[in-house]
Amino acid sequence: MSVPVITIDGPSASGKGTVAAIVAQRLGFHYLDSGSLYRLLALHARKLDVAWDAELPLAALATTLPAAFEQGRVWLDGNDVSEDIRAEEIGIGASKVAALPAVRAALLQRQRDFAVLPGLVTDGRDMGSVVFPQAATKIFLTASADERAARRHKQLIGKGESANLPRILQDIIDRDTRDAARAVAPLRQEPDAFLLDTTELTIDQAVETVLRCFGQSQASGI
Ligand SMILES: Nc1ncnc2c1ncn2[C@@H]1O[C@H](COP(=O)(O)OP(=O)(O)OP(=O)(O)O)[C@@H](O)[C@H]1O
Ligand SMILES: Nc1ccn([C@H]2C[C@H](O)[C@@H](COP(=O)(O)O)O2)c(=O)n1
Repeated sequence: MSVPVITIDGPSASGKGTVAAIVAQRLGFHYLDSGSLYRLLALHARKLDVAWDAELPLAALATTLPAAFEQGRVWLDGNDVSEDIRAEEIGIGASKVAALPAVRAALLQRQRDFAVLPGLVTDGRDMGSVVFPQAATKIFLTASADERAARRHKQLIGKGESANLPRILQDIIDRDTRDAARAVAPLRQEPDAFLLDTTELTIDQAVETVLRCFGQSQASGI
């Protein structure tokens, strides 16, 4: 029996993770935040003093990455690193290691292994294009850069962290540029992905749209 997969790709801070997690919960599906794997690798490399552009050593680390997703937390080598991987600097490192072909190849099967019944909702940059090209429903979720920066700013302030809006906007633009310009699995909307611009939408509206798209694909037997 084939496993239904919903992919939600898009630029940073667009709300992919938030929407994907709620959709997964609503459907009772598994959830994979693929960006967390690249973040874990960047953090792991930092701890081991491996540079973020050292392709082969990074690929070797990726192959044996001691990561686990349990109890709603993210673990590296037995340590809860759920907050550590969210640091803006680690996001930049993740974007750098993710541009290396050998690293992406090393993480490919690990991501595919998350597709088990009753289904999977996953978010990232290449989930619909490379990791799950046969997905039942593909969404390209985006929002204007200004809106994304404002959301990230609000999120950081909400966590009690200091945040500088112009700097956040610049980081977002830089990261999107790097993710879209790379040679392997670049960030882009695939022809068969539904464009969901959430600039003017609430989280609930975005969730309902994804669920509607999935319902339609199931009804049409895709
Ligand atoms: N439609 C929306 N309206 C308002 N805020 C939103 C909306 N969608 C998401 N948010 C908020 O924007 C912030 C960023 O969302 P989220 O972390 O899900 O983005 P992301 O695309 O997964 O980011 P990244 O790629 O950097 O991991 C969160 O605080 C989330 O609650
Ligand atoms: N499928 C993916 C997921 C993530 N990345 C890279 C690019 C991002 O800048 C970085 C962090 O991802 P985030 O947690 O912000 O979604 O990881 C990728 O290349 N492919």
